[in-house]
Formats: sequence, C-alpha cells, structure tokens
Amino acid sequence: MAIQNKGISKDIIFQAVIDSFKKLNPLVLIKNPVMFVVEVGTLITLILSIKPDIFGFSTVGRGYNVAVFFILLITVLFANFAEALAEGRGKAQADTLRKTKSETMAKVRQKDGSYKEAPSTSLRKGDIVRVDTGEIIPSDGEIIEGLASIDESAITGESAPVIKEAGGDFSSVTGGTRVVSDYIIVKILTDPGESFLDRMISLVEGASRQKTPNEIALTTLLAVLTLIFLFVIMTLVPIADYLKVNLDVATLIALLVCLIPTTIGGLLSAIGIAGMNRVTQFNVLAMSGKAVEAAGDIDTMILDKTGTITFGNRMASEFLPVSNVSEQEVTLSSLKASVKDETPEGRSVVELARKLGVNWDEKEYDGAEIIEFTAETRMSGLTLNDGTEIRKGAVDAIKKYVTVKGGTIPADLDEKATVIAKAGGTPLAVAINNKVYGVIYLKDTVKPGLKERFAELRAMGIKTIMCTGDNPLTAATIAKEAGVDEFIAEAKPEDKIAAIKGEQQEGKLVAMTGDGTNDAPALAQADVGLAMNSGTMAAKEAANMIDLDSDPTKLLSVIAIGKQLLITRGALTTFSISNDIAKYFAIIPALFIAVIPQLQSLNVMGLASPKSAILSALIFNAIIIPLLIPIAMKGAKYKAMDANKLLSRNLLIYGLGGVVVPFIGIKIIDMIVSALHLV
Ligand SMILES: Nc1ncnc2c1ncn2[C@@H]1O[C@H](COP(=O)(O)OP(=O)(O)OP(=O)(O)O)[C@@H](O)[C@H]1O
Ligand SMILES: [K+]
Ligand SMILES: [Mg+2]
Repeated sequence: MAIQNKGISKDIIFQAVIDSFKKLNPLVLIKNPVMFVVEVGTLITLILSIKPDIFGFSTVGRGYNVAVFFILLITVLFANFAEALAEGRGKAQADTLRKTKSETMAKVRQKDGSYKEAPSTSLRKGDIVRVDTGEIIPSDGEIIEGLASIDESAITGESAPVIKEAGGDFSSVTGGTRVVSDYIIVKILTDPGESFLDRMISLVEGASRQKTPNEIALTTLLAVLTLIFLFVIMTLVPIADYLKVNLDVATLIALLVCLIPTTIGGLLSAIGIAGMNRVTQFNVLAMSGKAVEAAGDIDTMILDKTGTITFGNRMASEFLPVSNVSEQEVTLSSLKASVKDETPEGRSVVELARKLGVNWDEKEYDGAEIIEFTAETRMSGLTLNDGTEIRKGAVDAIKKYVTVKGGTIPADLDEKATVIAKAGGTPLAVAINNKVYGVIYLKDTVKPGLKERFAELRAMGIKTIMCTGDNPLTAATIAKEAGVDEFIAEAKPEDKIAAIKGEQQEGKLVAMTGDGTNDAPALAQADVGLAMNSGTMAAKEAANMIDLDSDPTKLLSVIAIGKQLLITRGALTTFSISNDIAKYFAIIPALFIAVIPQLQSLNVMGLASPKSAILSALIFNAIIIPLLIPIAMKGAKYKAMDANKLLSRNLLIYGLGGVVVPFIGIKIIDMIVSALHLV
C-alpha cells in the first residue's frame, strides 16, 4: 500500500545517526528537559576533561572525567537516535507520497464554457476542470457532472478502481488519483499547498506534529522529578563534606544523570511518533497524536449506516404499487420523481425504469421546479409548471406530506414498506399531489465481517450505536445483521450530534465514523472522528482521522494502537522510575561504605569500587535506552482485556523488571569494567 512501509531500512538508520548529532543543538534539546540536563552535564564534564581542577580540587583524574563525558554524550545521542529513528519512518513514507505528487496539466473551464490547459499548481478553489480517461485528477474537488471509475492506488494502495459520481456521498475526488474510464467535471475545492496529498505528506512526515496534552503533562512531571533529584544531589555535598568523603563534580553529575528519568525522557517522543506511524500503516491518517490517544480511551462508538455499515450504493431494485395502482403507474411516477434527482439513489431509479422499458421525454420536465433531496425533509422530486407536485421520500415523510394535502394513506402502504424494511432495504414512498402510488425498494448490503469486529469492541467494553436517517424497521434489521449494540433511527444531522453530546455529558469519550456531508458536524463533535475516504470532502475535513480503505471497523485497530500507545508510555515510565530508584541503592552504599561500614548490609551488589559502581550505573543508564527502542517503536504487548487487569499486570512486569534489571545489568558491567582494569 502506498503509505505503508517495509520497516526500517539501512538508509533510515544511517540518516537517524546523522540526525542524532544534529539534535545535540541545545535549542532543539531544550524541549526535552531531562535530556537537556544531561547535555549540560556533558558540557561540564567536557570542561573537566580538559581542566580537571577547574572547580578547585580533583581526586579522580582526567581519565575518569573523560569516561563520564563520553558516556553522557552517548546517552544524549542514544535518546536523539530513538527520536530520529521514529521520525525517519515517517519521512520515508512522505518521500513515497511526494513521488505521487507530479505536476499535471489541467483543463480549466473558461467563462465562455471552453476549456484551456493550465498547470495543476495554478488551480484555485472554485475552478472547474474536466478530467478524461487516463488523466490524473489535478487537485481535490467534488464531481459536479459525470461518473467515472477512478484508480486511487496512489493514495490508498488499493488497486481496484472505485466508482465516483456527482451528487451523492461518493462525489469527492483526490488530486493525484487517475480516471480510468469515462470523464468527469470537477469543482476544485482546495487552494495550492492545501490539498489532501499535501496534508498527508506533512502529517506522516511529522512536520506539524505537536505534543499531546498527555505528553506535555508527562514532560512536566519528568522535569519536576529532575529538579527534585538535582536538589537531592546538592544535599549530598554537605553530607559528604561532613563525612570527609570526596565527591567530585563528575561524580555528582553522574549520580544526577543516573537518578533523573533519562530512560523515559529519552524515549517519550519516539513512543508518540511511532504510535502515529503505526496508525498510518493501517492506512489511516490521523491528524493529531491527541486523536490517536483519545482512540485508546474510547467508550462509545457511533456509526452511520449507509456507506459506513453498508456499502452505501443503495440501488432501486423494485417498484411496488399500492391499492389499485398499476405497476406501470408506480414505475412512471417513481421515474418522474427521480429524473432530476442527481443522488445515486435517484439515478438508480431512473436506471431501473429504463430497464423496465419506460420511455420518457426529457423536455416534459423542462422548467419544472427541482426539489432536491435533503436530510432534513427526507424527500425529493419535482413541481411541474402546471402545479403538479411529484415527490418521493422516506415513508413517514411522504405520509405526512400527503395527509397535509388532504389525501388518504392507502391501507397496504405500511405493509409493503414493512416487507422491504424487514429485509434491510430502504422503502421510498412515491406520491403525486395527494395520492400515494407505491414504494421504491432501495437495496443495500451490509459490509462483511462487521459482526465479529463489533463483538471484539464489546469485549473491550466499547458500546456501538448505529445512527441513521432511515426508518426504525430498516435500522433494526441492519443493526441486527451488523451486530451493533443500539441504534437510533430517523436521525437528522442534529440528532447525531445530540447522540454524541449525550454520551459525552456522561463523561464518555466518543468515536464517530461517517462518510456523508450530513455526518460532518457529528464527526467534528466526536472525540475521535473517522471519515471514510470514499466520503465527501466535508466529512473528511471535519474528521480528525481518515480511513483510506473506507472500512468502519478500522477504528478497532486505531483503538488498539491508541491503547497500546498509552500502555507503552505508562510501562516505560514505570520501568524508568523504578530503574532510577534501583540505581540509587546500587551507588550510594558504594560511595559511602568506606566511612560508614554499617552500609555493608545495603551493599547487596558488592561492586568493585565506588568509581566502578558509578561508571557501571552510568553505562547501564545509557545502554538501556537503545535496548528499549524496539518496545518504544513496536509498542508494548497489548491484548484486549480488562483495563484494571492490564494495569496490574504491567505494573508487575515493568515495575518489578525496572528494579531487578539494573541490579543484574550493573553487576555485569561492573565485573567487566573491573576485570578490564578500566578504573
Ligand atoms: N434521493 C432521495 N430522495 C428521496 N428520499 C431519499 C433520497 N435518499 C434518501 N432518502 C430518504 O431519506 C432518508 C434519510 O437519508 P439520509 O441520507 O439522511 O440518511 P441515510 O443515508 O439513510 O442514513 P445514514 O445516516 O446512515 O447514512 C433515507 O433513509 C431515505 O428514506
Ligand atoms: K536515569
Ligand atoms: Mg448517509
């Protein structure tokens, strides 16, 4: 697939090494307070390496200072490398996308209706272009005329062409994709540099990456911890003086670096970037890390029916007459109600009537007032010059309409509509003036595999609600077939928002998936709004995630990634802090044992010498960062299970591991260091 990548290449690693040095720039590093402190320590030990007695006394000698300096430098470089590596994957993805962004010529409609060639980069919002078979769509827009199959593999990686057409929820086209049959007239909806592809590139590249509120909170906490440890280290100075133990500046710095949370400080941003990358690998574009994190905490998921749970190409499959209306009459009235209806539903009615052999004269309807479909009225049709009103729409909407006009509702209307609705179809009633002629059977299919995935969501404790403009009976049938927990029928756009707000007011985090323009406000209101790439521009702009494969259950994968991101960050923070506490117990006894023999009972590690203890702890502190990069990048193991169980399991693994691992690690390093007579 287009934006997926094959893991980490040699090029990415090489570039990351270079970037690790570039990131030594203090102006860059200051954003990471923990690592910035390590860098300051690195500079001081560099000075000490050159002039060991600059602070008045030195008992340790140049070699020790140089050793501390190098280990500290490597510590910062390791942390920089983790971040650069995570960024490198995104940059590689962005490069792949950039190749798609070729400059093309566009045929732009002029004032006189003719078309003139112009470079795609000169296109502005509102321009009208014509794209023929084999040509690349020059920029993002909406089809205003025509129907074409389009190869979107440049963006989605999916090679099967998709049908896009004017009027419905499948009218948006993306610059960089190719028309493979027919032609379309497109109204351009973006200005240069703001296209979907542009946004996609800057997203995967991380150019617009901002720290999430969670990350900011954790960074602040780590900075506070760093300050506290700085204070702790300073209080050691008078204690050491009193005990007549010499604590060199290099030793104090080494101690400080061992105690401050360098592990999580070094890996924090890599964890966030890698989480975003993982989402992209599922062919989902997340506009912010915040959205990915929110996905990890979702309680309720609201889905639109048509085009999200179902494929959404609702096609007329039958015309059913009511009372004593003939088949011919219902077919003709359905046709009349649809000749000017540009929605896919409307066109499918015309198509079916044509198949049934009805001929009509387009001129008959010239000058008629077109009543366009809206989600509010749930009707469409025509008002002819002689005042004849032809309408089709949701059964209850037509019933109301006819009743107001003094008509009577045929006794068998409900029965006919019920049969369709019970089969999961959408019944559209047809009326001319105050007489109902029959119902149109719109067929739609539920996407396969939904039931299993919704069951998984249920196991995670997430409630699914289907929200549709369709009637309650159709909604109930589809809800049952798809396996959602609840459904809301006859929902207007504002009802979808109300449903989301209702859940949010109960303190729940809500995700919404949708594809239509009428879903846009709800997508914006939701904490996580996932738009189908097949959907309209409005939906895609309002959402904070876009699924390039237009699969609503993709949210499940995003939720898993979000949870995994939160868990990984929590696990490595736990590990980092318990690690530091363990180091404290490794070093302090070693330092003071000569003057306080009682500390012998605490000196469980029996390290060779104070110097070797310090250096070993410092080396361990550095190499634990690259050792944990794989977990930071891939994410901690995650299984769908109860949140509390997961938490206690992780605390056990990473908390206990964080205490035990440094004892073993430092002891081994100490044995090597002293065996080699390095100090
Ligand atoms: N072209 C049309 N002409 C007349 N009525 C229509 C037309 N298209 C849909 N309807 C009726 O209006 C109702 C609401 O349509 P709307 O598009 O708002 O919701 P939906 O697509 O059915 O549901 P969802 O919100 O799940 O996508 C439909 O259920 C149908 O009864
Ligand atoms: K540390
Ligand atoms: Mg819809």
